[in-house]
Amino acid sequence: MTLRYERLAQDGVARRGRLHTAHGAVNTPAFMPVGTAATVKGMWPEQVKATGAEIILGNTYHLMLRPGAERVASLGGLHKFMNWPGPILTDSGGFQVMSLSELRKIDEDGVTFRSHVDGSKHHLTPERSIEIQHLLDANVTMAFDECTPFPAEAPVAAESMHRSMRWAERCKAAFKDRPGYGLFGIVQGSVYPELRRESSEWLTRIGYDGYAIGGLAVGEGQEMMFRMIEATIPFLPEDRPRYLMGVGRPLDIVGAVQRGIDMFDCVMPTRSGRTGQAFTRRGTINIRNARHAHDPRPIDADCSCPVCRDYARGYLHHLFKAEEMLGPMLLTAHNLQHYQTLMAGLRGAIEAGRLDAFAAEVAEAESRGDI
Ligand SMILES: O=c1[nH]cnc2cc3nc(NCc4cccs4)[nH]c3cc12
Ligand SMILES: [Zn+2]
Repeated sequence: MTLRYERLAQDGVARRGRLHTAHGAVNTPAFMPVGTAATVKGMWPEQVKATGAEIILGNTYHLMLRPGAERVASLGGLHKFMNWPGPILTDSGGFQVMSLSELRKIDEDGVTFRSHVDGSKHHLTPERSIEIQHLLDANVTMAFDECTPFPAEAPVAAESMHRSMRWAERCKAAFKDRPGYGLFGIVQGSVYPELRRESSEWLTRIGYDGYAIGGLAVGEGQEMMFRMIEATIPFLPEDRPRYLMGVGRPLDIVGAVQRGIDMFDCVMPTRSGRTGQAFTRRGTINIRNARHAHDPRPIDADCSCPVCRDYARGYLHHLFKAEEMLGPMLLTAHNLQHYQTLMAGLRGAIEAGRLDAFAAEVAEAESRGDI
């Protein structure tokens, strides 16, 4: 175990903890802003840090295609390259190959695909994915897996999960252990509790620094997602962090924390911010809507971010209508702060033993609407 995780408080199955990496500590439950091509789009690193984010996510698929893992390594690794001195988690590339590239082929050895950037041919294997993440100098390396397409019949889901588990063993063998660096396994099994249990026990036997729950947030819906988390958590080690990949909206995160999840990543706050969607305690608004054109109020009166301090909805509306680049920049900064404020609230609620009350307050505020 080279990535120390300490549990500081517990409220039911929910945990408040801290993950110690070579580039600093991560307070959990934590939300990781997505920094796909070595940038959190539209944000200077200092601004990302100012939102409260302590760890960001980088995408292996994008960086291996452009500028290339060896190039990032020659320029000092991802921390130096993008001027983010804090912890970095990189995903392993498999999910993005399947969702972004053309002409891809999966076999026991790995995936063959053509780049969506220039059509060049690539072959990604568990071993190469681990090597790329090492070249990037990721503090948390993700195992190379196959996110089982949804929906899938049980036999298909079992075959897919078994392949991911064989790949997980190859990743563990290829990973170079270093203090402050770690490897996370990824649980698969689609929407079948017995497959989720089999996958969790298989990964636990191999032993990882943390355990991600994959194969979810792929259209199964919130209720099924929560059921699969409940079917998985009991079979994962309690002394290691759990990471729910690709999640999610605020209420998804709250419910997942209540069920024992410690880490999250999602493009929602950044991608939707660029389209004009702003998160508030009372749900989301689209700033492009004409009703905001003359509104002098901030996005969210309860938000402490620089955007809500200094800018009116009417100004943000104008920026988006005029397609000014400052619009997406300001909304991204606000949305990331909104998510970090939620995470700080969850950590505090667990420490105070009032997580269920906090969850009810978040849900009630969101349902109130009228924003
Ligand atoms: O099993 C997985 N393995 C490795 N990466 C993932 C990323 C994931 N992201 C989502 N949902 C968020 C989405 C992002 C884009 C399309 S869906 N679900 C995910 C599942 C996996
Ligand atoms: Zn704000």
